[in-house]
Amino acid sequence: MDLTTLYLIIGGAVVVVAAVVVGLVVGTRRGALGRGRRQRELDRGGRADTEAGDGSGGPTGTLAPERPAEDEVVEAELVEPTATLERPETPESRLVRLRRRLAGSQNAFGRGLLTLLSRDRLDEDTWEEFENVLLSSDLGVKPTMELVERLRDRLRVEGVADGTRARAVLREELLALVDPTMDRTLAVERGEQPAVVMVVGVNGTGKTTTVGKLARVLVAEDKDVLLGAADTFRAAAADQLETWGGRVGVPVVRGDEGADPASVAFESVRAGIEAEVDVVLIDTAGRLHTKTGLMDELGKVKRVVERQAPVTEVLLVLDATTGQNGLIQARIFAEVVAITGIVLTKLDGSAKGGIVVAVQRELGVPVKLVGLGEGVDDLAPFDAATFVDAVLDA
Ligand SMILES: Nc1nc2c(ncn2[C@@H]2O[C@H](COP(=O)(O)OP(=O)(O)OP(=O)(O)O)[C@@H](O)[C@H]2O)c(=O)[nH]1
Repeated sequence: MDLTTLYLIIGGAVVVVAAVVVGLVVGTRRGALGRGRRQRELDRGGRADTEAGDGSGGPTGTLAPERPAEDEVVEAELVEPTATLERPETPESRLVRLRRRLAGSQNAFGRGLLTLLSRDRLDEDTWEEFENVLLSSDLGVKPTMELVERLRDRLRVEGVADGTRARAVLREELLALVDPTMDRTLAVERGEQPAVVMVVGVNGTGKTTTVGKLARVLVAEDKDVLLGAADTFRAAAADQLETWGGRVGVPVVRGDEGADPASVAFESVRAGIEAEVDVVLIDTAGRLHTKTGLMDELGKVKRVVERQAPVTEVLLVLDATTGQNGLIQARIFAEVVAITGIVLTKLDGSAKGGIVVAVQRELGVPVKLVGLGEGVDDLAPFDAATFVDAVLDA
């Protein structure tokens, strides 16, 4: 054997060994995520061997065909939860508790309306007072006028109401305004690929908290979830999301502070596809709705994500205590991304439940979730009848 042949053999052996080592490292990384899912299936008494879909135990999702060319590609980091420390409250018991809290915060509004309607004489002054109570609840001028007109007509035709009758008529009319026919289901069902939910909104409205709480809701429904920390402006936001990931027992993909949010969102969805999770929840950076550049960037995040999987839900988080300002935010966000649902946070600290109607009218999309406190399980699906009953539960 001459020297050249010997070098060729040694070189070939080095390449083979390197390929095996790289394969093992990648396999271990993917395996770590997959094991989290299998372990949860086992914890729930499910069969781990059926989860791969094709029966092979391997991933069936399509890997990204391309990377985001228009972006600076960052190496996003996948943070696995170390342990599931808490088990989320079940949807049933959460709802009971939240109903009570909602009733507490909206009582003044409902009681005011009922007291006025139950007066012996419903004169012009009383109707004016009635309008003022509605307007101060952030219902908005047009819905207020509509409601007053409907009530005046009905009470004229059906006679002045006693307490019970007034409550029934008011309930019907408020319910019609809140619109029980709107479809409020969250689009979080996995298709060929994971469902992708983007959470957007102005700083401090409660986006990160909502992503964490929603992850808990989904985990309680036995879904596999992955969180993407595309809020790269504040390192603390990614830390906050990582803490939620640890609590709920779901992995988090995060980038460095200042990294391109679109790249982190892209990497999150890619990791979600690889791990075959059901839902990828993407937390985006809070931005001033007045800053055009930042708003444009939000559109880019969505476009880049959609190269791999459709965004099934874009949730706009609005702080219920900000009134008209919230409506202005809603309008501007809706110009940049197609909003599919609204999350109204901090309804616990506000007696202004009318904002539900106002914002739905503004955007033509339903309120899907409401935040009713800072606690980990203080997020509830919005239900029109429950809401109206809570308002009138005086
Ligand atoms: N009372 C109450 N507080 C809430 C609710 N949702 C969120 N918060 C609080 O609002 C504050 C802001 O929440 P974050 O989730 O950090 O808000 P964010 O929109 O992600 O903020 P940025 O990261 O700055 O964009 C926190 O103190 C939350 O605990 C709610 O439904 N009720």
